[in-house]
Amino acid sequence: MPRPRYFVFDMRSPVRMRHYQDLIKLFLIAVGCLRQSLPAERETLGLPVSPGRAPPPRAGSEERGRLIEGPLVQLCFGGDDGCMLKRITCWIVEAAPPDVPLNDPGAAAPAAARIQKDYKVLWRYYRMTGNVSESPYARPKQSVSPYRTMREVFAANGSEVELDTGTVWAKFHAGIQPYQLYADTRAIDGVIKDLQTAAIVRAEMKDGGTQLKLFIEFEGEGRALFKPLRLNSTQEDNPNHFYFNYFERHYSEIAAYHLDRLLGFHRAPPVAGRLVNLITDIRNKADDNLRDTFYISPAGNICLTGSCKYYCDTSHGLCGAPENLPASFSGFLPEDDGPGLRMTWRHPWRRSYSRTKLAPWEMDKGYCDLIKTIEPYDGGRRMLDIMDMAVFDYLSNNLDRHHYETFYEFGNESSPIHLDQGRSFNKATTDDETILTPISQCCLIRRATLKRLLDLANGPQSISQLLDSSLRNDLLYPLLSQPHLDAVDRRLHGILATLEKCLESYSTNPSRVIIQEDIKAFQPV
Ligand SMILES: Nc1ncnc2c1ncn2[C@@H]1O[C@H](COP(=O)(O)OP(=O)(O)OP(=O)(O)O)[C@@H](O)[C@H]1O
Ligand SMILES: [Mn+2]
Repeated sequence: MPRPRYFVFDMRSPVRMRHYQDLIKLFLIAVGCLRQSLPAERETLGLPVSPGRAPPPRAGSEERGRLIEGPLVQLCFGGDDGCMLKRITCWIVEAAPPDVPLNDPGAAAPAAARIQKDYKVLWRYYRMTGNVSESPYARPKQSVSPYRTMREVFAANGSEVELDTGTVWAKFHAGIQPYQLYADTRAIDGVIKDLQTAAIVRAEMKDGGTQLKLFIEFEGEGRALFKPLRLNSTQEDNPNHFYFNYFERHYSEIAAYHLDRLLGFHRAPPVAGRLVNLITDIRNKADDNLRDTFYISPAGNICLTGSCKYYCDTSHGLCGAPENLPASFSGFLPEDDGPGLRMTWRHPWRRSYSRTKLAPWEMDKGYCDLIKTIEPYDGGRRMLDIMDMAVFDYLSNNLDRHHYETFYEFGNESSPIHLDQGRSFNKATTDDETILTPISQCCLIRRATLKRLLDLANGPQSISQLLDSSLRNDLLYPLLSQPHLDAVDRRLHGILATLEKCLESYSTNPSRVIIQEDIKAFQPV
């Protein structure tokens, strides 16, 4: 059977591309400007947005404003290279009252109005895609895993006994599903409690990776990956460091777990913060290799270096005050040497991890077309999960998504596990648009994800307020500084703006962008 084609156009062909652009250009100008003259109709198109909370100014929004000085039609027919941008503003301009100076970067009110209008446009597309049977993703699924939960995987492998102990850990592991690690947050509250309070009985250095992390065993069944405080959230990484030199941060792992949960992905394992006593919790439970790296600093504090590739020396010593050090504990997934075996995949949009080289996606605008021909990105859910991951990573400014893992037994119709967020929330003041490249190149988003983003953007509380409330449950609260929280609000608007651009490009076929999967949510186990 031939593979379905995703595009009717070959985006890499300059001749067809130009033709296509001209057609779209004319269409959008007509539509954009027509819509301007129909205020009553416009009013009925959008779903309600909450005016109570002003969205934050978005980087670059003032540029948009500047572009629409002068008669719109003239600008769009100007034929210059900037016409594309100007055309996009056709969609935005109607939200701005004519007497408000759009080119004033300090004007918060018009910026808010513009952004709220963005949502209205998105909402309209969202409502138009109620039936997306023509979508390439609507074809019958291949390689569907027969398992609904990890319990069934274990049972099929004759190992159910491991999951029948009734502990919080067994419940967590048994309830893991192909698309999420937990269906109901209550299923992991017990695990969080254990991570916060259970006695540590063993600590050793974990192999692999670049920076120090410890493998921790708790009394009972629990196991966790420990990342220590290196920097707190007010300390930015050295601007001369590349992303691959950034310090792993304990609070980043914790905040990213809460963010993943808030977004409704449920693909990050539970992570909790905890103040450890370096002597009683770690050194006294350490193997020889780890114990040998402990020392007392000149200031009289208990420190360790550990041994690893980056930052495991006395100039980067991990020191308690005098013995206590905050750290993150990521609750372990089932053992990966049995039914919990995981596959590791190279992320298609991974960075080059080089000072000089560009990654393929940075050189080829049609890179997504190529990826769409490769399994498992050629159908099914994986590509949409990559878009979800871009949403998650952009909000948290995580540039370090080099690989991802899935459970082998769940097959390709399963979601990536959001593991390793240690380098997220590294900078509060900058947003890295390149993290959104999967979305901007592919112009794809899962409908449920878009709905969640819109709900968060329009809801009575901002995403940052919700994230902050969620983080209050952590023993180390507060974890994120206000600029980091503000950045999440700002970035949410950045994602919606990127999606709106996509929708403009596919304005005649929004269901090419917003993909509805007909997957029934599993019941909590
Ligand atoms: N909660 C968890 N349960 C099971 N395994 C885990 C968990 N967290 C991390 N791991 C495993 O440990 C590995 C290393 O963890 P992590 O990626 O966070 O460390 P890292 O030092 O940042 O690695 P790298 O330097 O390669 O990015 C992961 O790839 C994963 O296989
Ligand atoms: Mn890492």
